[in-house]
Amino acid sequence: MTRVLVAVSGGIDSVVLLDRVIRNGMEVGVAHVHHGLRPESDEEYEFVRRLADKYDVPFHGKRLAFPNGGSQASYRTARYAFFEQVMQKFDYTQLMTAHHADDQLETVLIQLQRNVVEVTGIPERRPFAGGELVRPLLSEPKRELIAYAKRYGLEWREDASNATTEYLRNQVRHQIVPQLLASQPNLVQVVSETARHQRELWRTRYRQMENWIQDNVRLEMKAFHVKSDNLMCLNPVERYTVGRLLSMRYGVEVGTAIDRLLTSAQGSGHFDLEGSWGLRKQDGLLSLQATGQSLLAPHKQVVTTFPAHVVFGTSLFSLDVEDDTDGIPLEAIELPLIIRSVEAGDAMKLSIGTKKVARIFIDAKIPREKRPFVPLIVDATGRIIAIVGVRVSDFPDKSGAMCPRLMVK
Ligand SMILES: Nc1ncnc2c1ncn2[C@@H]1O[C@H](COP(=O)(O)OP(=O)(O)OP(=O)(O)O)[C@@H](O)[C@H]1O
Repeated sequence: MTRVLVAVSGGIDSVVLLDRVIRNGMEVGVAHVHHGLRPESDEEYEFVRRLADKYDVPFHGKRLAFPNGGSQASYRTARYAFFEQVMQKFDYTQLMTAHHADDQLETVLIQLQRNVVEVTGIPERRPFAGGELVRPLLSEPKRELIAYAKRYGLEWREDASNATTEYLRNQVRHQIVPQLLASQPNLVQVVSETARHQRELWRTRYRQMENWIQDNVRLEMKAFHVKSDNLMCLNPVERYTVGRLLSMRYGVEVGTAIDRLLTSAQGSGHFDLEGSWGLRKQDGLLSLQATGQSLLAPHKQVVTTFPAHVVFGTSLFSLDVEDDTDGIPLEAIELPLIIRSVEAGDAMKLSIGTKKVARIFIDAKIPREKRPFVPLIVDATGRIIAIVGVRVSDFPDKSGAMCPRLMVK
């Protein structure tokens, strides 16, 4: 059952919203925050409380007080914190706010002015307090809300948001928007539609890029590895989207670093990111890593079925079982197989005895920095079966008889 908490400031927008949802027969409560910033705040508080009484719905009010006078942002944060508390305490599933199409136009203009990449305006819904924050009036121009209020004889208070102290929004609202509307009266609807399309477009892009990440990026606890030429196949918008998804996943702002590294002609490079993170391009691989540490090795993988196509760092190989006279006899190994990097103390059984993997690397002249990226195939008993592309363990079976064998290609 949907239980809606309507955020009512007392302005015309939220008064219309409240009336609308109550007429729609929804289960409703009213939340109002007394900012104490203006002399009228007391009267507004009383007005909203009486409004809730009139509709016979619960009222949740809160008086905010910042002793040293809070910023616009601190009032906003406190307001949403209160809405969250009320939702959780009284089991509301949706918070509704009365943002409308004129707010949307202002937001889009502000995003353009701030050079934001995703010019998508205000979203109509987003997860909030274990439920959702919904803005049902987002595609309705303010004049339609005024017409509604007059039609139903609603009463309201002058909207505090009209006197916003945010410099840029004030400028957009009082100077830029009136000028734009003078030459294109239906701009509010047009931009609201465009923003809606942009939101859909970006949603689709993020979905597509999630799939791309699953196929191309090795993810670890706190790192990702991706072949840089795979990334180069994407267009700049797709690369930006991958960067945003990774930023969200790891809580590290990757920003434009991916693009800058990939578009540089140099084969290797490094960018310091916020905190102690860095983005590195090296050996055709792009990696996110804690700065000061060596390139992180690709993560372990488990192979249980064949054929298996394995992407390990920059290596691509497949494992298959075939009836053959060559290859590793399947009966001599225990499944599943683990594909991993070299670890301290690793040794491999050879016909001449056991040999350290580190020694095998040295003999094969594999450079130190490349060693963590060479895949080792280890069976369930811990035996190292193969160092892919370097060496295969020797097994007692020398019969050369036809039997199921593991082939590494
Ligand atoms: N004091 C308040 N008490 C309850 N709800 C409020 C209050 N102020 C604003 N709201 C809700 O938020 C909506 C948007 O208001 P306003 O445009 O003033 O906020 P904003 O700070 O610009 O936007 P945002 O909430 O996205 O930051 C209102 O229509 C109303 O639903």
